[in-house]
Amino acid sequence: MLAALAYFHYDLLDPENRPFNQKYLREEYDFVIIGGGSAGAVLANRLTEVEGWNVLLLEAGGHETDISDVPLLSLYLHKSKLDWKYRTQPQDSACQAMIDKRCSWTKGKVLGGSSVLNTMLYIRGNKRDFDQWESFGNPGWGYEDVLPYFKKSEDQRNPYLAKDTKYHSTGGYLTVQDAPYNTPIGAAFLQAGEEMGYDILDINGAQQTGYAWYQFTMRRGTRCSTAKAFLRPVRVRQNLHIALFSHVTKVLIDKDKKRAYGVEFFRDGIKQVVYAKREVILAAGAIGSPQLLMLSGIGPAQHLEEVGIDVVYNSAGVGRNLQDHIAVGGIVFQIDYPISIVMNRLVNINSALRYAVTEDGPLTSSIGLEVVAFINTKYANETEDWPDIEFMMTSASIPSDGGTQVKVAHGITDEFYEEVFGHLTSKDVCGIFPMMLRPKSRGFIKLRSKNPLDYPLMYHNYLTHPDDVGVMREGVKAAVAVAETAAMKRLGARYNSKPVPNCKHLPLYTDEYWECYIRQYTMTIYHLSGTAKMGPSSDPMAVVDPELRVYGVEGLRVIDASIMPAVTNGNINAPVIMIAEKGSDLIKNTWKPKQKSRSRRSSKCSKLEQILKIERTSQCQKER
Ligand SMILES: Cc1cc2nc3c(=O)[nH]c(=O)nc-3n(C[C@H](O)[C@H](O)[C@H](O)COP(=O)(O)OP(=O)(O)OC[C@H]3O[C@@H](n4cnc5c(N)ncnc54)[C@H](O)[C@@H]3O)c2cc1C
Repeated sequence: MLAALAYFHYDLLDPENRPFNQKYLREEYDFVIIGGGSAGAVLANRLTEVEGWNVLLLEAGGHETDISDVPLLSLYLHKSKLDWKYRTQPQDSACQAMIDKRCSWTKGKVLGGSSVLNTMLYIRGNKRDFDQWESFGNPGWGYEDVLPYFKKSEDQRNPYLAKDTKYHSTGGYLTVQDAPYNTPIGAAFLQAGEEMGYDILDINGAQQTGYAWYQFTMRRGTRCSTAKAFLRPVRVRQNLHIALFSHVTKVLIDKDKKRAYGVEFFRDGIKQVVYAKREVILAAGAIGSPQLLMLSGIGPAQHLEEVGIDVVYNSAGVGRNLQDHIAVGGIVFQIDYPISIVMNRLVNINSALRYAVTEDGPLTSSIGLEVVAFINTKYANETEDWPDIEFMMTSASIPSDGGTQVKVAHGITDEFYEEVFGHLTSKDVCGIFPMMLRPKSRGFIKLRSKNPLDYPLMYHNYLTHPDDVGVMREGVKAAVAVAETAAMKRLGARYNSKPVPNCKHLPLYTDEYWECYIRQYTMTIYHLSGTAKMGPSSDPMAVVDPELRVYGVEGLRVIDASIMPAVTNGNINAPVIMIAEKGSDLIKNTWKPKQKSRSRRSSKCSKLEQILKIERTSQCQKER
């Protein structure tokens, strides 16, 4: 019978199939999660491990696509229907080479959120980041506390790294693997690192400073978004409802009791309301979560009054403390050999077949990202192993796609592109994006109006703190110097020294030139965070407490990138997943005494899951 079932309902049995979009919703759930992104998908999985808890996940976007699965094509997703297509307000301090001087803040509007559009780099950050969070007055968030949550998600596919059980684990929902495809340029970058005296190491292990091959949240060469990792395996859980194309407009709060009791949202053009018995959880990301808090009356009172919103709780920090990682775009090196990722050479029927049949080849390259380096500029304390620059080292760069996708994704003007990169279009190049790790500048968002469908006003404030200018300038100089190593010279690497418009009046390679340059091609790495920061009650700017409960209103938490008090030292997807893993346990600890849990190691899979073997096999087998 099972064989027949499998045959006729393969889509139901396939644990890698997409989750169901629930048509009819209940009136009330135990928990309502807003946003099915990196954090929301984890929360939905973990909370429905508890038998008897009903969970609704509301997501404004729809499903992933075949294109979003292909690592090499991720730039096609920017400005597509999977992207919110946010743009910052024009400011003089950065993004001067972009159309209207506005930076493009790509953000996922799809189940899986930004983990469907990102470049899948798996970086946990530095031990000191989390110890610092704890030192700000957040007990339970030190490195030793959060390491188990990184490991809980992880399914490490590199057998050598997996052996290091202090830092890695296997069997988690999130597949982490090495790139199936690298070019000889990656090896040259590593040799350059060695030549300059850096260690080659596991940058997610004991030491961060050094060089390494990147690892990716990929599964068999395709994207492993959080929707794929955390939602698909549990798609038949009876206590999980996922509602797609559901745009939340407000959290309903009882003003007298100061308690969240439901959520208002638009679905198919119809306004609907759903109630939450226990908690509403905001996981709408660093723009969506503070926006919804403000629309619901939680935020800086004066600002809410300005836009005509009833103040429920005056929380000065909502939308403030905005942090992002920026890099400098356009640090391109021409090389002499046809070994780089040139799109019109490598995207063809052969590479498509190789991708489909052997799960490797150029299409599995995450837009050429191969090697990572964590280095110190003169502003960092070298003895600390808390580097201040990350090099993202690539076997492709802006002109490698014929001047089509990167230019559009970053919003670079045609004139800037033509003048600086036009002569390199579709030529063999490689690149380094030096990314500043601990910015001191802080941006903010505020509401444009009380219309929930209006995008908020976003102010990046990049490079407004003088220390950031120094670190960024030194980072660019260090990146350009990499091309001078013997390892890179063997490839004929030479920096594209075409001066950029607006900085031509300054002598090339001087500090003044670089300080001008970094304000032109300022490149967001899309690590928006900090806009509903976690902190002790004594901190007037803290929006949530160390258990991620919103100050001033009961039954409401924020669990996503917004809660970071300070952005972590690296790419932030893995830390966001960790936050959601830990956040799920905080919720369970609040309510669990009254509930039976079916958490992975301790209890039973549901009957349906067992029959259909839809849960990850290891899990169900272990439990039977
Ligand atoms: C282009 C790009 C490349 C990146 N590359 C990397 C990388 O290589 N490595 C890395 O570590 N990090 C990377 N990041 C960053 C990382 O992916 C994000 O920081 C992380 O995904 C944020 O998780 P989140 O849960 O906070 O928000 P998201 O994943 O953005 O999830 C928020 C979800 O909430 C939904 N939502 C928002 N508002 C509403 C509403 N009103 N109603 C209903 N739903 C709503 C959104 O549609 C979205 O699905 C990248 C990000 C981008 C955009």
